[in-house]
Amino acid sequence: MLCRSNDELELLISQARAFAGQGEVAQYIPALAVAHKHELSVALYYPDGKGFMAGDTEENFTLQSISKVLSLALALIDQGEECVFTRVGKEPTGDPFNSIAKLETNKPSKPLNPMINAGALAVTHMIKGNTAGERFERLLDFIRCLTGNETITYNKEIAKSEFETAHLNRALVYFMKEHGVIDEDVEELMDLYTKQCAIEMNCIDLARVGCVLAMDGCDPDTGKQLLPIDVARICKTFMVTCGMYNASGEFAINVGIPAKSGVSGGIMGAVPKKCGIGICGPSLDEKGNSIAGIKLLEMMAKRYSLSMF
Ligand SMILES: NC(=O)CC[C@H](N)C(=O)O
Repeated sequence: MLCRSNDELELLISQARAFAGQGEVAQYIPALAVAHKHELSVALYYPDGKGFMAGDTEENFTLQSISKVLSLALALIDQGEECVFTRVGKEPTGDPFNSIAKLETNKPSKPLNPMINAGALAVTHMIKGNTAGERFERLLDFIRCLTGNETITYNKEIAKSEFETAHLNRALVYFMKEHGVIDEDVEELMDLYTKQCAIEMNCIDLARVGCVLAMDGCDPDTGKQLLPIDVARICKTFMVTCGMYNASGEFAINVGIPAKSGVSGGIMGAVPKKCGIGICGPSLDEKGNSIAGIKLLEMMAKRYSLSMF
């Protein structure tokens, strides 16, 4: 049985919202620290183009790490699978998303997967364009196409706030530049990456992107193939193995949906052949995942039998 009622979702939201108090909003990007802890929104998008939603659905939030799935899709389209995986690996790390540890121990030195910060920076490096500005516009256009929303843009204040404080990400880029994974100007790549992370949308837009992935790259409204099937497959596989950072194993057991989270509290779910899910709840657990968002997904997975396993 699938959910076809806003009221049912509203009920689940009210139960999940209670868990928000147990977490904290992200502090390390100053502009994210002002988010409201108890906000929670959810949307479902079905392959027949219908959507359902509940909670604070009007609120926009930045994609943060969720953008890593979309930059990966574009880099795969731009460069092809073989080329992309010469610079980034396919294995989960078991470490926090911003860890530098395995960059040094992995030989040859390349980030272990595209869902950790180091891997995502290497992926963004591979997006094609003559200038950093052109590469960002291409990514934005691609995301507008996946959401079906021409007004999607990025939050300048949040991008600037991260750009000014991203010391650890800069360290990752310098390390990778030293080892030949990246060969562009560090500040240019940081500018592009922080803008990418600050791309904003609401939970309905996000659910629609999840639905495109769930439907193997097919647009739920027009039937048009927006992504090659293999690209959608690779993205969903990484969402299962590394999408919830170093909590991906537990999440696969408790929820069983390909999903990607971000430190803004967003989570995108892609339930194969069934629906896309967009969630935002800024209160995070210690691994950086939305605490109420995960509870909500656990409840939904049980109630609607969404686990793919
Ligand atoms: N986990 C995340 O959402 C991290 C994204 C954030 N912009 C960073 O690079 O630190």
